[in-house]
Amino acid sequence: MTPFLNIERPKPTAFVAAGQGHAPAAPAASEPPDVLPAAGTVVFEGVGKTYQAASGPVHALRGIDLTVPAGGIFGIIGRSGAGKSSLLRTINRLERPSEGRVRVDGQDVGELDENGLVGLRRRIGMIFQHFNLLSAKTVWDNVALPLVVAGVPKQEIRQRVGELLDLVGLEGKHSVRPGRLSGGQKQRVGIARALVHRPEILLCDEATSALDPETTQSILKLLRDINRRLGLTIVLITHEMSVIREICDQVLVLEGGRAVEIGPVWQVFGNPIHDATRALLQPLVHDLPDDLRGRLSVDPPASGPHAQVIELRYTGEAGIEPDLARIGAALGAPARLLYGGIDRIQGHTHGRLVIAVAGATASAEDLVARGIAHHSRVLGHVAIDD
Ligand SMILES: Nc1ncnc2c1ncn2[C@@H]1O[C@H](COP(=O)(O)OP(=O)(O)OP(=O)(O)O)[C@@H](O)[C@H]1O
Repeated sequence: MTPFLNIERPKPTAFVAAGQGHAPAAPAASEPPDVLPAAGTVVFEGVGKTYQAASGPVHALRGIDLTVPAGGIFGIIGRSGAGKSSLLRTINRLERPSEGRVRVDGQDVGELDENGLVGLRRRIGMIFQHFNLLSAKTVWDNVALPLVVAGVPKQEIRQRVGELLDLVGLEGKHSVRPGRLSGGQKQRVGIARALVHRPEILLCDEATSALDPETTQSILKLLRDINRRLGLTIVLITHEMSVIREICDQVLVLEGGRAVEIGPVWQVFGNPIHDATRALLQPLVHDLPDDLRGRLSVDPPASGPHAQVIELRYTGEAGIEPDLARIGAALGAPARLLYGGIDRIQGHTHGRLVIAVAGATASAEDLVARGIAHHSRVLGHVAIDD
């Protein structure tokens, strides 16, 4: 028997009508793309979602047009109520869009009949914040259950479940019930269960929000590992910016049901354009320390030695990185680092430096003009000792 983890995932069944084997599908209401996308590709086409609540219609999603590329880790962030869950749940049709369509590997999931939907949900695993495990069943039985329901032969179930429990690091916990597991171990069971049908997509709904920081790290590492080893697409929603920073390739920012910003994580985090993105990232930005702020004056002191305090920002674009020697040389005076924070995401350096320079012969703007920083501004002046 082919080992579960090495097996090639089935080719996407796009355009094959449910219940008709490999027979061509009936003409679709909308034309599918000419070229089959890679397995694990999700395309949102003008997706809108309106809920009919007691208080009136709630427009949860509006005009979402974007592609989740196959094989990457795609994060969705946004304030509470921005529409993250609604969008995620349209992928496996737990929610149906009110407008537009969602295509998985080219196939409009809205057109699937019941059998087609069962097939789709086997190709799309899902994990949840609160794990959703059956408390009366053992770890092994929780993971095996979807295979039993699908009528998979016993021998194959034994092999797949064993391999998956090894993969998620639960070798010694086969006969334990969820009540005796830690949160991280429960999520590992959830991950193993989500992978039993060899999905091409894994949806993660706040998968680490109930976990402590150390366990979160271990689950994120496992997700990254699974993404690389199995090549599946991961789509996750989270309110933790650190999760996005840690494992995502691309990030989408939702605000009021609209996609307001999307791009590689380094780009969106390094140079957030939309106010909603800036607000979400604000907790990662540290204000000037009080003592430094207290010493700053708008104008240079009337007498005595003083230094200009300059803030330099780096967005990660074009390989520009903080270089104190170049900064000092360009300003014509040594720069003293007062404060700052530099991060590196996906090989791009972003962050800010706050420096003090006495007797500069060039202006802060010159540093930008010379490609030494992406943005600069004078924060004020401080008196210094001789
Ligand atoms: N079944 C429903 N009926 C009515 N309104 C709903 C329903 N589900 C979601 N909503 C509303 O749709 C909007 C988007 O909700 P959604 O859960 O998608 O947002 P979210 O970004 O995931 O929020 P959170 O981070 O708080 O989970 C919210 O205003 C929410 O109250």
